[in-house]
Amino acid sequence: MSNLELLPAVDVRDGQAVRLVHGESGSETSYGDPLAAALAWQQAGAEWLHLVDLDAAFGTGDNREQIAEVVRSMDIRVELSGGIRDDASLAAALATGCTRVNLGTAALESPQWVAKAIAEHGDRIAVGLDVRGTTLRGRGWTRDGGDLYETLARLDSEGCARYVVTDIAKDGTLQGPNLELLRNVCAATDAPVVASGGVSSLDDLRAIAALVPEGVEGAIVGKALYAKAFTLEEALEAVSR
Ligand SMILES: O=C(O)c1ccccc1NCC(=O)[C@H](O)[C@H](O)COP(=O)(O)O
Repeated sequence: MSNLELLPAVDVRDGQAVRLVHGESGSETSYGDPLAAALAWQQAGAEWLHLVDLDAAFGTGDNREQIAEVVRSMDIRVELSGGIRDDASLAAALATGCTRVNLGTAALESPQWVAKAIAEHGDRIAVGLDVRGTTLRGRGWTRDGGDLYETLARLDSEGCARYVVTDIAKDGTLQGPNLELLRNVCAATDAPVVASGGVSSLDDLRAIAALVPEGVEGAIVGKALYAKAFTLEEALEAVSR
């Protein structure tokens, strides 16, 4: 039993569930109603949902009402991401009833505010470490934001409970996860790590599950599920061995 948590992803842009390639704005493939997608993952046995407001992440508006409705409609745990950068957006995100939020840009641009959020909300705050090589990217992954390992050390010293690690070069490409990056991040922190980006097959999930003893706690799966590379039921079965 690997105990790897699986988090099917619903990324919302302009009211639609979409997949991006390398997280790039304009590379969207649309997959319809976000609530229908979320309910389908829940129905298939998901215990978590990874829900992203891409417009809020890119600064092109937000899907706040729709996202709140999705969280309200779920009986499972929700990790909420995208554009959570100040007191108002954090309060709104937490008030949806989600289990935890993912801070990305704020961890790069507003370190003191993030330290305060971690101190106040503990386990309900995760930090998204979205990297190209070992350089972090913020503002919807469009701007450089410092060195991965320096930032990780700072956040660890502030008691960050968990990291969501994405290799942007892999995200949405179905090219497999960056296992070396995951291993390196796990070696640099005692906090649990959620892997994100690039999962293409059940073997990829088994390879991530093999990193549970090193500190990987979960895996986000987006494109592979929407492209029907495997079903969520098959994925849950594959990581439960
Ligand atoms: O999470 C964000 O804030 C974000 C910001 C800008 C672009 C993309 C963003 N997230 C994308 C995801 O979290 C994906 O859903 C996830 O990495 C799954 O990737 P994949 O399995 O490769 O489709």
